[in-house]
Amino acid sequence: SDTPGTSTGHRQRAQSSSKKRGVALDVNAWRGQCRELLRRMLESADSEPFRQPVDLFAYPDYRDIIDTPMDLGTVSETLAVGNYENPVEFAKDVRLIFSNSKAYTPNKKSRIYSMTLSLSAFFETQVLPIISDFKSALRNQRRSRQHLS
Ligand SMILES: Cc1ccc(C(=O)N2CCN(C(=O)NCc3cccnc3)CC2)o1
Repeated sequence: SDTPGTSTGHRQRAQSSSKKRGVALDVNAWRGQCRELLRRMLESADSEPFRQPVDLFAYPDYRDIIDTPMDLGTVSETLAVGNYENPVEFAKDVRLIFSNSKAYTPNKKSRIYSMTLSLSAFFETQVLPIISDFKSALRNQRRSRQHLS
C-alpha cells in the first residue's frame, strides 16, 4: 500500500472547480429552478383549484378533514421571501397540496382530484432532478470545504 499522506488526489479534487459531470453544481440554483417550476404549474389549467387557499364558505367542512391547508400561492410567496432553506422543504409543501386534495375528495373520480393527479405527476418528474442536483452540489461543497479545514 502506498505511504499514508502522500496521495495528493484529495488536494487536486478539492482544488478542481465545482464543475463535475459537465454541470456547475451551484447550491443556490434550486431557488430559480423551483420558481420556474411553479410558474409552469400555475400556467396549467390543472392548477386552477390550487392557486389560492380553499374557500371555507364553499367547503365548510374542509378544516374538519384538513389540518394544514396549503396552496400554490402560499408556496410561491414562501419561496419569494426566502423562507425555504432547500428544495426538499419546497417539495414538502407542494406535496401537502396534493395529499390534502386526496384526503378531502369525496371520491377518486371528482374533477378536482383528477386535476391533482395530473398536476402532481408533472410536479414529481420536474422536482426530482432539482433535488438531486442540489444534494450533489451540497456534497461537492462539503467535500471542497472539508479540504480547507
Ligand atoms: C371537491 C373536491 C375534491 C378535492 C377538492 C380539493 O382538493 N379542494 C377543495 C376545493 N378547492 C378550493 O376551494 N380552492 C380554492 C379556490 C377558490 C376559488 C376558486 N377556485 C379555487 C381546492 C382544494 O375539492
